[in-house]
Amino acid sequence: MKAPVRVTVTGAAGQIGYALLFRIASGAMLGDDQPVILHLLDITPAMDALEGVRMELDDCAFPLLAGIVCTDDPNVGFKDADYALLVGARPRGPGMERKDLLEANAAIFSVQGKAINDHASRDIRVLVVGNPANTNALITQRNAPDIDPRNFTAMMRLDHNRAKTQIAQKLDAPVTAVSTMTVWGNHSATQYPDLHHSTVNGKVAVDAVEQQWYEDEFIPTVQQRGAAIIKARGASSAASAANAAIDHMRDWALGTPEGDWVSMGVYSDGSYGIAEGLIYSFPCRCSGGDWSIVQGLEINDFSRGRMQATEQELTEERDAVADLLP
Ligand SMILES: NC(=O)C1=CN([C@@H]2O[C@H](COP(=O)(O)OP(=O)(O)OC[C@H]3O[C@@H](n4cnc5c(N)ncnc54)[C@H](O)[C@@H]3O)[C@@H](O)[C@H]2O)C=CC1
Ligand SMILES: O=C([O-])CC(=O)C(=O)O
Repeated sequence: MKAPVRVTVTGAAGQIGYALLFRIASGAMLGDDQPVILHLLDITPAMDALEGVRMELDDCAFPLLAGIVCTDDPNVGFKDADYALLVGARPRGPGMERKDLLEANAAIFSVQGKAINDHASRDIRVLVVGNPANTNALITQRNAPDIDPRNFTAMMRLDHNRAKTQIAQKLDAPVTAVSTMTVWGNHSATQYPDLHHSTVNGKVAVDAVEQQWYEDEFIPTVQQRGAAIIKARGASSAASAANAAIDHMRDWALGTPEGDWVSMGVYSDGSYGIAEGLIYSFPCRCSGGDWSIVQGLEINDFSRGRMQATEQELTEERDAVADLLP
């Protein structure tokens, strides 16, 4: 049996937390040979609810769960953390865009970035889920200057999974027939789900559908899926978001399947002309606990325009939080 690793989850008393923790403790994220010590961080008024979550985790008698730390102190929450899932943040309600949360949530991530810098493992792998996820990941990264910027990522996997299901259902194919999906840019309504490089049963997806369906149905459906869930459920996606977080971390830690890739919000190195230093979603392959951006995809004018629009939004979000970026 491997030595236990420490996994910090913020917002652990919230709705995504409730759908996430039991799967991490079961081994779904890091494998069924990897014991975990959970560090559960939330705010002081949530400590009673968090204690209830701890009791339920205990009651599962998970063989891989080697310990639980519940705290409202980020310095304790991130102490020696090997993995962190930053979920704790306000969710949006009907009629809001995710960037409307920037003011309410940004400060959380500067505090947590500093705590990560001061207390976490130097190899910590961080996934930011709390919205607006890409810019919150940027704030976290910039407040943790002693840690490699490549260790900070934002969650685009829910968008990636949504795009896979939409094209699979359109072509009456199983999701397992869909490979090499790409969602570019920001986890927002400007994201660009791109069917030019994805295949369904080996056929290029964009060639298998009408251009009008691609532009007028597929792209907006994926872009607006979060809002559609809020309208239907009266609360934002939780179980699907938790599932995407598990998928993201598992692939990052254990590798993407041979011949496939995934969408991850990662530190831009200037690939595809995207401004360096933004946390932008690219197609990524993972191996040996590291990610790399898939290179050499041909980008046509249609795609280029959309990739630049979502980049532009990320630069505006970055500029809006300039005071939190050391
Ligand atoms: N990137 C993505 O694809 C997705 C992101 N989200 C975002 O995830 C976030 C969480 O969503 P839910 O779990 O539904 O919300 P929730 O309101 O149910 O839970 C949030 C939890 O975070 C806690 N929290 C607030 N400030 C904190 C702080 N400073 N430190 C630690 N914990 C803190 C709250 O007390 C609460 O327990 C929201 O911002 C939501 O918009 C949701 C779905 C998908
Ligand atoms: O839409 C929201 O506010 C929650 C979210 O990020 C998603 O479901 O993609």
